[in-house]
Amino acid sequence: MQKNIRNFSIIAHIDHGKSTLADRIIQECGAVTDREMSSQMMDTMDIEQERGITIKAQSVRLKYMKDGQEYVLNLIDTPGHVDFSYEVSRSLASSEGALLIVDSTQGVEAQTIANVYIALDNDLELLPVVNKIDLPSADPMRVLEETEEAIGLDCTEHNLISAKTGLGVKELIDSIVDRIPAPTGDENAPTKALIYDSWFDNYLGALALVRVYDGSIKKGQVLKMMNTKVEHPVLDLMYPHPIKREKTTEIKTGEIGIVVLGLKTLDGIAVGDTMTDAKNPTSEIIDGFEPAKPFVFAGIYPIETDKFEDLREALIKLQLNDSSISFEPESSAALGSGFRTGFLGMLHMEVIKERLEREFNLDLIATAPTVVYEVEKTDGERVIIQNPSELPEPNYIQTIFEPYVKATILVPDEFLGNVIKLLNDKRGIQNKMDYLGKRVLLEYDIPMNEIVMDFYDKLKSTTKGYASFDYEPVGFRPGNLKKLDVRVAGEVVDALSIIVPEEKAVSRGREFIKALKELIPRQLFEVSVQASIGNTIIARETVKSMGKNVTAKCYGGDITRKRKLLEKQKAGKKRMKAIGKVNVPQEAFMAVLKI
Ligand SMILES: Nc1nc2c(ncn2[C@@H]2O[C@H](COP(=O)(O)OP(=O)(O)OP(=O)(O)O)[C@@H](O)[C@H]2O)c(=O)[nH]1
Repeated sequence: MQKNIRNFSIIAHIDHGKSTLADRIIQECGAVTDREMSSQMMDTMDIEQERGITIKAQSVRLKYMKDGQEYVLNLIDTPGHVDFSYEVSRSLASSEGALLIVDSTQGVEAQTIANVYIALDNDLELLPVVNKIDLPSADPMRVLEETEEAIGLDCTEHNLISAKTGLGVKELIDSIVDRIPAPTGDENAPTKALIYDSWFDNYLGALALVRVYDGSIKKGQVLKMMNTKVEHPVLDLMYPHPIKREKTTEIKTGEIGIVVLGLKTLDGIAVGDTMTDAKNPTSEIIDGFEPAKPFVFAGIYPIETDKFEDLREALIKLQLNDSSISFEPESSAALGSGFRTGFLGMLHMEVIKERLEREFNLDLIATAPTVVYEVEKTDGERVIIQNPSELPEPNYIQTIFEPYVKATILVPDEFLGNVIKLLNDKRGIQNKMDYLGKRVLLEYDIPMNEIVMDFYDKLKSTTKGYASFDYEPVGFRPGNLKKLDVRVAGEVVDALSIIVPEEKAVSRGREFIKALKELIPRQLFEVSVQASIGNTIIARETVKSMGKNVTAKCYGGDITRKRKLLEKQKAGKKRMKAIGKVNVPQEAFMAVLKI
């Protein structure tokens, strides 16, 4: 029954315990036996488990008895990392309420605040939950006060829990039933459902995870996707579950479920689209979401040039599961044929590169990531630049526009000076500075390019790890920018070009060249490494020659030793790309991130 359904998400700053709590709630509802309960069940992807992060939002349908009535609880897990905030908004749009988890030993963090904004935009009922109260350093009352102050949320009614020991979790589920509203919606109206996730299953084909707002979806019914206009009969219906999905014949108003359409690609089922009955369609399209836009672009190249087609196939397969990646072929004079690939952020890029290498057995070179620039040319034409080497010649450029983000940072006041210095260094513009007890909440506008570089690492190290950070894009602004080229042994290496602010060009060029000098291994001859803007050389270093052959060390004697040494050398070469006569290692292409 609709009045007994509760759809909710869990939102929190990274590591405050979302996944642990999700597992505990699933266990408390008896949806898995103890034996099935592997630790962290909601994090299913390999890389998620290894890195302890949640990437793809998962959902699970649970049953719960309270006061003699059966309730259906639909729990929608959300990712915790800033790169994936897009998935957070998708999850939240399908819920009526959210548990706002705050770690009782840490307090409110930047992402807690950012996620609360998204939840409030979606009119969600927020339940304040203070976690990790089993720890000796827990200070739940201070954390509740801070939550009230930072967010303006009334925390009189709250739950204190330990997701680890299970303390307070049953009471929390009771609060979910009591405080989160049941979904509204007309069960007699024409079918209206929102696709909030879709992915590709090797056996079942394209799957859509939907939230039904009006009417229902039945097996055999012919559905129509209102934006893509694709029509298809429903082959099967299932309720989501991390290990055993349950089949059903109908997904009713207010429920969530998985629709099996048997389509061979995901093209027709776009996330954010409205599903309706093909014969008796609804008149309104649900306000969908903006499609996930890649913000960071990098060139990805196979080390062995004959692996280009394999890389293309691998990217096509990954895209089936992650529609936020984009790619198109590009060629680089230095690296050969590869793909310009778009990602949501740096972590996303690392994860995808790792999956390509691991799941598809490819050896890849990735160029330094860059943001997208918009260039207004002198003839008035506007072009989008995803690769610095594509920047038009200076005399054709009227203005370069670069993307900015609104950054939210929370930092203990003792580190405030360091953080402000870092933000100024990164061309940040202050919008807001508020004291929150002994901590300071900062809001800055910063060019996104500065964030893509190692901003997060620098922020962490300058605050001993105490600062937290979140960001959202706020559009393009004009910048005084120049293209900086790198020449190795006299040749411009297109894959190493970067776009830099003019006032920092010389200092960054010098640092970049210094870093490259350390990374390019000695060759049999001397190699010059230079940075230039246009035709002006602004920095120069020399990689000295190696002088002698490595095998010379073997005194001509032991042949097995000699072979071993050569093999070792070969393995070392794996991650190198020959540019002209010079072997350049993967690290060199990332060196720019460290300057
Ligand atoms: N002592 C204690 N540790 C907890 C509790 N809840 C979670 N943890 C630990 O805190 C760490 C982070 O927990 P996760 O559940 O992975 O955090 P998360 O918020 O899901 O992190 P992401 O999925 O990466 O966003 C893990 O080491 C958990 O074991 C708790 O109640 N008490």
